[in-house]
Amino acid sequence: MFCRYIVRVPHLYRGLATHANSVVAVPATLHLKTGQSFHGKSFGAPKSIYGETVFSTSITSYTESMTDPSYRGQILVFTTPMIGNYGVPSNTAPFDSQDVGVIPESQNIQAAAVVVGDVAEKFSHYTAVESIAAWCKRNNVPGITGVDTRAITRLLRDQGTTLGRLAVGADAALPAPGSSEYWDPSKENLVDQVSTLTPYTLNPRGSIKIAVLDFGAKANILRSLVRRDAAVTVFPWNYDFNAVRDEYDGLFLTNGPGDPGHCMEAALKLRRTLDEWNKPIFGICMGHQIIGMAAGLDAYRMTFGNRGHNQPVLALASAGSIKAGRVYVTSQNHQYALKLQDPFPQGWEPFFINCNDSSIEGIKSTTDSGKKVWGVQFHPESAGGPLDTIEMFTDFVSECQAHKAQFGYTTTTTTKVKDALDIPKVAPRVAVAGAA
Ligand SMILES: NC(=O)CC[C@H](N)C(=O)O
Repeated sequence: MFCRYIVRVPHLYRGLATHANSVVAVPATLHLKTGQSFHGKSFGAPKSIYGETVFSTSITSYTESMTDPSYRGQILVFTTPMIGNYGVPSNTAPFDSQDVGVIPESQNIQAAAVVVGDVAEKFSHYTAVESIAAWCKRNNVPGITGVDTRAITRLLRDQGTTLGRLAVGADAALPAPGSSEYWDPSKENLVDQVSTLTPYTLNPRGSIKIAVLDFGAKANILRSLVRRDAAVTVFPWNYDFNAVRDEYDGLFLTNGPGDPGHCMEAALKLRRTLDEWNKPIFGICMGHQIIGMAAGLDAYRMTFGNRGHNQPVLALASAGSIKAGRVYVTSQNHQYALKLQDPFPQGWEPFFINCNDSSIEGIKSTTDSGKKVWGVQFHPESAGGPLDTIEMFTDFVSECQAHKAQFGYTTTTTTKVKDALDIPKVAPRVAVAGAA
């Protein structure tokens, strides 16, 4: 009777099967460059890796976090004690040019490694096809479980994001590496590793045309534009949008991993766009930092950044669906931020600040500047996070539509972009960097 039941409920059956197949524990050790070591058990790929150790306070959506290209090169510590109980869904959605072809945020796991208090061997969800351990193994990403993630988080909060090494198997018993051996992902241009190589278009028959500069786009950002009937053309991060800008109704700059200082080239190109082009521009996270740098603000590295789905931000100005004086709960993943300066560059004003640490959470062009430009440090598209600010996408698309209705196109240039159907991916192109 019970057997018949589990055969009819495949996700339950899979969970039980995973549990039954549990293997003998392989040791793993997380070393921090600052000298602390944490011993636990390995799950996922049996390999050792270097990375930057960060913590996230998200309670749900480990699949979305782990596939977020902005986590590239990072050893991701979950503060939520139990991770994996709802398993992992299949990652391919039907690719029909109306959607981006993946269910999580990109095709593969982007984090270098994951650190969990208690990884769930049993999982249950109607969309689950495998356990987090099996998924990590298939993606060649190591994990450690059975460590005190609260102690690790308190250390990272006090000393800041710290370089680390996850040592697995025989490596776990070796002494910690010397401090010069740690690999520092922030020294690399990680954006260049995750951005698309060639332009492609989604929803080519959409009612307005939006160009996207891809610094490591999360799938749900592109989906949020397509679902509002935009034709979306995605360009490599360092593409000179000025060469094709007359063909578009709006420009969008995505999230992306690492130090925005590596993308100064994009900020300089954008400065020209801001000087010479008056259509709406919207940027998220890395995109917001690029807009800020183009406007003349500096970016700095925060102590431990903001990562999680419970970051409160206060709106300082009203625009579209956003009302000054309201607090919105947001999803975030960043280590860098724009510096608050007084006065702000002419034509710009702060849009949001973080209620916990007063860091800048958004900037916008002033009403009298004649421009419609916004950047937000948080993620309004929030797959896996709160939907408080999702209507910012509607605001942006509506502004593009209004601009098109008023001014139409002034096409003076042409470009050939590949149709989306030829490029079924929003994908990273190389294996996770920093593998030992
Ligand atoms: N999610 C992002 O776009 C992150 C932006 C930038 N890489 C940072 O860490 O601050």
